[in-house]
Amino acid sequence: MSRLLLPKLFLFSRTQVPAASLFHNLYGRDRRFVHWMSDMSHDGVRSSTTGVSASGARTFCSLEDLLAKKCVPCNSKDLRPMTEQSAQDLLQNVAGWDLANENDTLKLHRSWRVKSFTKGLDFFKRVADIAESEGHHPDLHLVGWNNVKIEIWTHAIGGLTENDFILAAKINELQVEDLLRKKKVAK
Ligand SMILES: C[C@H](O)[C@H](O)[C@H]1CNC2=NC(N)=NC(=O)C2=N1
Repeated sequence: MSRLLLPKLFLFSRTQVPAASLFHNLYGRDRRFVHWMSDMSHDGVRSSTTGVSASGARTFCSLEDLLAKKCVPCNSKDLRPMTEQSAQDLLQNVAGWDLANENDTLKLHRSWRVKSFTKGLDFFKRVADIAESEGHHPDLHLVGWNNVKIEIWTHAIGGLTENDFILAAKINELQVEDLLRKKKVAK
């Protein structure tokens, strides 16, 4: 290699290292963040992996999509609560959950009847493990010793985001039959 070329190669490699590491940060390690920012529609629904629309008008997101997704941190200033229409659309994917409107704040609600008070606490522990791994947390209520009630909404923005549906879908996947009170069969 010629003596003239060597210093140029050295310079080239020194300038390329920071550029390569920046690229890695944006598109490698932090790819989820970049993807989320570009993916978030105006009403808090990330476009589905199979579907259309990042426009906020309508998003098709199946149960499989919700289960495959992970909750994202809800500290972006751009994050807005989803519309009631989007919430109604996504609600179809989370069996057993209802939409509630409390003082213009949309929330998801679901209740279960458990066998005992301590089984209620076991129920919460199973939910808590999912919540911790998702970094998104429901409001847990154990009412009248055996009624487990769960509310999910995004506190940071005062309404619903896709995170809430991801969490509801994952709670629905929990095995909790052993904790639930069996319905009496009418004779
Ligand atoms: C930064 C992080 O996203 C927030 O602290 C999370 C934690 N878990 C949360 N859970 C819920 N349900 N709403 C929130 O706004 C929320 N904020």
